[in-house]
Amino acid sequence: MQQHPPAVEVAGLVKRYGTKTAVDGLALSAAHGAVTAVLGPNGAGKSTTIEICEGYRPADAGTVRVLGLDPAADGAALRPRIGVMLQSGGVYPSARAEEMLRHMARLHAHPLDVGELIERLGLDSCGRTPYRRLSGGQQQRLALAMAVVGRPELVFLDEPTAGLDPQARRATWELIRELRTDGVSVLLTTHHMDEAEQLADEVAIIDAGRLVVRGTPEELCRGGAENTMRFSGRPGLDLASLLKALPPETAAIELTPGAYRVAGTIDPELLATVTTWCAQNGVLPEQMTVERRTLEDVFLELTGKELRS
Ligand SMILES: Nc1ncnc2c1ncn2[C@@H]1O[C@H](COP(=O)(O)OP(=O)(O)OP(=O)(O)O)[C@@H](O)[C@H]1O
Repeated sequence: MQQHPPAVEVAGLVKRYGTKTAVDGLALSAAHGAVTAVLGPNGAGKSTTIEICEGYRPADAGTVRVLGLDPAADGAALRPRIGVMLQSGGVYPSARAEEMLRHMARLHAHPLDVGELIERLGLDSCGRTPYRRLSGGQQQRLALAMAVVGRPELVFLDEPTAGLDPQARRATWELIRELRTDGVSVLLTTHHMDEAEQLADEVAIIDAGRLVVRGTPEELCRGGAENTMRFSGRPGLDLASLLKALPPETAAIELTPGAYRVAGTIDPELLATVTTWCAQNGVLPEQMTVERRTLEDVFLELTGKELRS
């Protein structure tokens, strides 16, 4: 199989606004043909990084390669190959939604079907509406449509579902998945953990302008930390005896009378040990659940901060 170079590769990226260092030596890469999600709290430097990759902002230091090109120097060569989701700026307020999209489609050799895209993103009712009269969610969906209509090789999506209702959010997810199936590389930013878990092949968590950790959602949720298992049974079980049967790093507590939590590496073997112990002690464990660590937990552990949900 042919190995493609990364769609985006950033190393040692620095961007300052006056005395504020927004991006502080960031390393980031987005694999070819994959969806990469950049997660981080407000002010982490996500938009700044994306805008530098798009060629809209100069960097103060570091190297940036987008489809092998330098966005600061090779903008003209790069622009037809990438899709960018613009937030309000860059559009004509009085132009009609469909007109804008058709215009954008004409600029590309092999655009997507405009009518179909409009329908998919639920924009059919507002195709003749001037941009400035669209609702926030409609503007957002139009911006997404504008980014993808030219069938770019790489799409940058800065918070593509911010402010969308659940239906529009799902339609957007669906579209992003299809882009990936078509071999398009996608670099998106999000505050939404579920969005990253649903869509991303790889997640890069950034905070204060630096990379905190990267990996597949699966790797990050599994890595190092503990899972939790809960069950309920009769109150006052002898947990000391349960713990004797379990691996040394495991913890077990009775949260409220009859509600138990076991924390540690919850694997099938541990589950079997707990149920065997229950059987030996005449306990029928009810509502037994195993909870996986979420990206939210990973983020909190690594940065001590909560992401805005
Ligand atoms: N044009 C600017 N002038 C001055 N400071 C800026 C400018 N743009 C961004 N900043 C600051 O740089 C830091 C990073 O901002 P950036 O918008 O890149 O973060 P972000 O991760 O995208 O945040 P959010 O999730 O809130 O959009 C923030 O502290 C922000 O206030």
